[in-house]
Amino acid sequence: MSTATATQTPVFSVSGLWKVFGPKPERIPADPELGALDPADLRARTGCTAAVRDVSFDVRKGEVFVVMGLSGSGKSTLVRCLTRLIEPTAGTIAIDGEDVRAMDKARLRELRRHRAAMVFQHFGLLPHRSVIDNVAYGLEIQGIGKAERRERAAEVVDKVGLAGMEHRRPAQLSGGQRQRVGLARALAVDPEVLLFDEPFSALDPLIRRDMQDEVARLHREEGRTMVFITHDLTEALKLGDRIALMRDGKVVQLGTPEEIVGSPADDYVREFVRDVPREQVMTARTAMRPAAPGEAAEGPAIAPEATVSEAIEAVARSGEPARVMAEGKCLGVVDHERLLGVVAGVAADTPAADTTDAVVAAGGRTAEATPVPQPAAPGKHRQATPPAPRTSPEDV
Ligand SMILES: Nc1ncnc2c1ncn2[C@@H]1O[C@H](COP(=O)(O)OP(=O)(O)OP(=O)(O)O)[C@@H](O)[C@H]1O
Repeated sequence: MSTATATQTPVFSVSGLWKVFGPKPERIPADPELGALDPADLRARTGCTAAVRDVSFDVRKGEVFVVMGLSGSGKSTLVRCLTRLIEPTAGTIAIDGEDVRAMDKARLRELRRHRAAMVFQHFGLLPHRSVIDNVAYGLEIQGIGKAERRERAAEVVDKVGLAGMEHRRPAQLSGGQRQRVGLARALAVDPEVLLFDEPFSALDPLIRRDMQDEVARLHREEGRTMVFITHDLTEALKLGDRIALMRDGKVVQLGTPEEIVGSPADDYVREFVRDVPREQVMTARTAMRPAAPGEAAEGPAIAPEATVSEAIEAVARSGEPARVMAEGKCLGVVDHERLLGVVAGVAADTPAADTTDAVVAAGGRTAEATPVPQPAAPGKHRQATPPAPRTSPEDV
């Protein structure tokens, strides 16, 4: 997903957020000993479930921020806390610097209606209304006149690919089309942030892919900030500029898809991403090594954001290392050893001249391999040891 529109400016700022369900929930975040208990012990000792445990992050303007994790890891609770659809137990939440926990009812309503609209898994459409009236509904609540809301609704109906279906009822639509109506309804109010709660999990795989492409396209075209909940890793990697991976209420890693796949923070994350085709996520910027004398002047040129898969194609076609170019400058080169190393999960950080020897000497694997040097990325976690190779060299 393109980060071209993302900035460092936070829209949401979350710090030390807790949501505990059960009796006297405030005592859990207030007591470090209780707060440190694992979920089973906490339940046994207190009868409480900590659905969100001491979570801190920013959602940056223009990014797609994905909250991913298995069922029960706390994704929905976390995202519902952002607009206080669920009341947090402790911590701070701000939107554009404004304290969400201090908002009164009217301000909260305005937050949910205008600033952070939610697209739900069960679309919540009004069955007796046409597509266009369902889409216009949010505008109606805002008190916008009929002519204007019809006009704005028609624009977004068109934008989500439903032109020609304006007058159908929800029952006359497929699941994917209904989800588009739900999306159009959220878009119609032109919110600063769109919050998606597993919007596509009920759709069949092909329609789901269509809808993912739709969201990616909308994001590309509009650069709207999005928070997207999913339990599907492929969806997270496809859509996310950054991903917060949750387990038992905690964020175990927050990073770009490439950081999560290339530098898993712990064994849990490593296991989670084990089967990801690394060549489709990792980029030339990560795979490159410094150019040896003379290399910067020749060979095919690729962008730093090119995937390793694309780089492999360039190297295979030309038979020589590819130059990683940005603004006319050669940042480094990728050769077949580097690229194979990424695919195998054994990328080395040895300097240009030693790289080939190191990889070849180890039969395609560098036993003491460490991650390749990368430009500093905010919030990046480095792995202590590299992930186990996904395939043997013979398989590659
Ligand atoms: N109202 C509630 N009362 C008690 N426990 C709750 C409540 N809502 C959620 N939980 C618990 O909080 C934890 C996190 O739930 P949550 O729904 O946020 O997870 P999730 O990651 O969104 O799961 P899913 O993918 O299945 O929707 C779970 O253990 C759940 O059982």
